[in-house]
Amino acid sequence: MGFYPIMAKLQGKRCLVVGGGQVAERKIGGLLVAGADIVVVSPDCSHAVEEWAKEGSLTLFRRPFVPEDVRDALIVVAATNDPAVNLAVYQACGPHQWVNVVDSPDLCSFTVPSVVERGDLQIAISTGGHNPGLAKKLRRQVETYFGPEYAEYTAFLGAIRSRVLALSLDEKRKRELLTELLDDRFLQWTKTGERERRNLEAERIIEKARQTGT
Ligand SMILES: C[C@@]1(CC(=O)O)C2=NC(=C\c3[nH]c(c(CCC(=O)O)c3CC(=O)O)Cc3[nH]c(c(CC(=O)O)c3CCC(=O)O)/C=C3\N/C(=C\2)[C@@H](CCC(=O)O)[C@]3(C)CC(=O)O)/[C@H]1CCC(=O)O
Ligand SMILES: NC(=O)c1ccc[n+]([C@@H]2O[C@H](COP(=O)([O-])OP(=O)(O)OC[C@H]3O[C@@H](n4cnc5c(N)ncnc54)[C@H](O)[C@@H]3O)[C@@H](O)[C@H]2O)c1
Repeated sequence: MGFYPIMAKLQGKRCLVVGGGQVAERKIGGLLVAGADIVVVSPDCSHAVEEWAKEGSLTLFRRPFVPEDVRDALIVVAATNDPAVNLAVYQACGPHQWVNVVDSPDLCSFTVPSVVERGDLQIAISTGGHNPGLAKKLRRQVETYFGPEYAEYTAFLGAIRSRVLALSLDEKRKRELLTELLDDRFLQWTKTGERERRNLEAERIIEKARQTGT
């Protein structure tokens, strides 16, 4: 059976991570990007987890897991190095909680993909659990193709798209404009730092369409 890929809004949503080692740290990293309300339960934890707790980015309980910990959590990640504890975390969850058990793909109601992050542009890669190492390798390859400029480029295209959608033009013409604005020269100008040139050209295209009404 395949997976259904979604981009979940987790801002302010309670997410419990059991365990504070290297794997937990990686899962927490993604939850932090999403602005989740993170609670970590673990007797020991990595330096990064410790720092996040200190700066108030998450709540850390330095003790072993107890089943009551899952209460109120929308998402639960079982990331300890003890399979029996991970199983106990899974068993404590109700049917409406989303559970990730890092050593048991069969118990996961969701898995975590490898993610290329370029600002609001996220490219997620899953192998359906077949080989996470492949997901990581592909992420690195994709990262070389989609460089850091894609963060600004995505933000630019977002702002431009809002402008186009607000124009009093028919839908077909708006689609044509959006396609025109996806031309590679706007990406190139972002890459080379020629922002003014890029913005002026986008303005010219939008203004022309606005004035002619077509
Ligand atoms: C993508 C990534 C996201 C993340 O974790 O953030 C992720 N694993 C990553 C790396 C990685 N994981 C492992 C290795 C060592 C090499 C190897 O074993 O292959 C490496 C490579 C490394 O660390 O270098 C070991 C491993 N992983 C799982 C098991 C259990 C099993 O398969 O039975 C075991 C054996 C554990 C053991 O030994 O007991 C299970 C899962 N790992 C997943 C995700 C989900 C499926 C994703 C997919 O569909 O591909 C799934 C099902 C559940 C989940 O964790 O959500 C992240 C790369 C991030 C990046 O860098 O881009
Ligand atoms: N899914 C993945 O991506 C992936 C990748 C590599 C390994 N793994 C699996 O993940 C497991 C964890 O790997 P790691 O490198 O993070 O291990 P680790 O040894 O760095 O960390 C284990 C953590 O579990 C915590 N822990 C132990 N008992 C606990 C308890 N009763 N309650 C709460 N916390 C408890 C420890 O305090 C520690 O912080 C591995 O054993 C392996 O099976 C999964």
